[in-house]
Amino acid sequence: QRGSLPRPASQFLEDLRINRSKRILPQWLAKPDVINRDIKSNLVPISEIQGISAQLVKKLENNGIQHFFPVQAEVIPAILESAHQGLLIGRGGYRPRDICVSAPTGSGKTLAFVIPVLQALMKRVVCEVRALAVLPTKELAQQVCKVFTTYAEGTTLKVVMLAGQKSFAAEQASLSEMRVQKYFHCGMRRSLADIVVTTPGRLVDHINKNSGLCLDQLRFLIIDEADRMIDSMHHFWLSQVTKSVYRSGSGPEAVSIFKRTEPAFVTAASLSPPQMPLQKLLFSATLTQNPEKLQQLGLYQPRLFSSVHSHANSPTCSQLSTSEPTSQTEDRYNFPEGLTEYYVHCTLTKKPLLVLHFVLRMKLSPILCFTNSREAAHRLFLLVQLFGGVQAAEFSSRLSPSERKRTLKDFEQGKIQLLISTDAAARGIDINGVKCVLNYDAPQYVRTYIHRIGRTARAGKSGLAFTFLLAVQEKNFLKMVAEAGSPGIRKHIVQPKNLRSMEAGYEQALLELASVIKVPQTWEPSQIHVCVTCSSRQFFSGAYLDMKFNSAVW
Ligand SMILES: Nc1ncnc2c1ncn2[C@@H]1O[C@H](COP(=O)(O)OP(=O)(O)OP(=O)(O)O)[C@@H](O)[C@H]1O
Repeated sequence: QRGSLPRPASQFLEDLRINRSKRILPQWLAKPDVINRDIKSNLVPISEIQGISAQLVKKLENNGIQHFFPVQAEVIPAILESAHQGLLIGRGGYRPRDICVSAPTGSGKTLAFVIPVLQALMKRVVCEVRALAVLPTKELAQQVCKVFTTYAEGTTLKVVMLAGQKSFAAEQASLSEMRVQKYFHCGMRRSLADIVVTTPGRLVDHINKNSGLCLDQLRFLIIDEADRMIDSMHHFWLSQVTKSVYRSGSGPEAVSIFKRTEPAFVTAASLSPPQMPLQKLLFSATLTQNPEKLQQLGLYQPRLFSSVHSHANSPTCSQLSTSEPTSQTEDRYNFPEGLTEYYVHCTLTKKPLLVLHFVLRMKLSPILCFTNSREAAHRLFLLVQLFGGVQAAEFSSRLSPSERKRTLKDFEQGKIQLLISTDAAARGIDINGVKCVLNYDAPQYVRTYIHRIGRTARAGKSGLAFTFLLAVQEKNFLKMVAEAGSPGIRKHIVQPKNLRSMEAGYEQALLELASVIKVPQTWEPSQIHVCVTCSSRQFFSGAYLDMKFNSAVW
């Protein structure tokens, strides 16, 4: 104001703090349909869910499924209801709402979309691609394709995977074939796929190279691990899919019942004639609540199904200063009910010894152990092998896809006690019977943490997760986990005396490793320790190996 003195900077900042805007969520995000996190006490007998054919019920029973998990009991009826009037229009002529599902890792999200999609497509007459499931990695596409194939067996529905497992030409041949029309002397394309399971890169390849993937009749677009698909640069694939689906809206068939236009406001004109809808189904254990991010997916009147958050503070969390403002913008997530989280205070050089302790002393195998780089995974694997007495394997992009597949199978069959992995196995991978997850390197992002620890305590079972924390990491990590809605992470203390008997063997293994990975002979044992336990990529990129090691840097 004219004439008044300028406000001091501190006063200005104080005003800003007071006036900080609060996040207000749209109704659909703020008031979701609640899914119970506790699987075991909320099982729903299969027979209680209406609209599932006897054939699918039998398949479920043959696969040992007598009850639906809470997420399935909520989401299956909702999807079935949206296809209640057939595939061409939604209930009452309205376009069905898109569905977002945010439920903990291992809560059974896959069957929550596989069953209703199969059920809705079962009565189709002509084979056309009507469901497209997009997953971030080849391994996840394989896993979901397997579930679709299992339950589609015995129906006329055909499931095809496009994830680069076969050559492009072979994938193309599995999508469609040309049929010669005898009387018209011409060829007609015939689809060989009802359900396509794919990864973003391969999908775009098929769309761009016009390989015979026709999305004109697409009814369900399933986006699994949806948060990752939004975050990564991959989402350019979505505009390509949308373009392929709605391209018929501009052609001469635009007046037909098959006319498709992108959803906008509902008006009398938009409902006439009724359109074949495209319904998006999003699934994730860490779905963002950020409306701007979700907006990128062009959702139509979305409906959210989400688990209840537990906000109870653990003893550790309560140690954090309560005066610190909690983040207004961070998302809170769901943690599996049967999971117990611990952190272990450690030093860099003790980390490999702790891993050996968890396998050999605490006998928690099968253990899935995560590092932050493939170099770190490889070094730790070599070290454990040199130490001996542990059946270990590594899992990272160092391995070919077929090696990775075999490794996961061996791990699942109990042939491997300790699987040392990068984040390649952090998301979505369903490995039966993992008792314990070790975060050898603390993850940088809370979502990575949730997905990693979610490889145990799946399907209502219990599981343990331990995160190794250096002193400098402790405060920030615990704050991050508490803010994400963890029900509580406890401190686990490993007494030094419990490690002592393994120390001599460990030192010996370290020396042997130094010769395997060719560290300079002038290095001290402590330097080798750090070199083996540190996760820095550059450190092992060769250039550093020739340099004189400067311990002060580390
Ligand atoms: N109703 C059920 N009864 C028994 N087991 C089930 C049932 N539903 C799913 N499962 C099993 O639970 C495990 C976890 O399911 P799924 O992989 O679908 O979890 P998810 O929620 O997708 O996990 P993530 O978020 O980690 O991908 C699988 O092994 C699956 O076979």
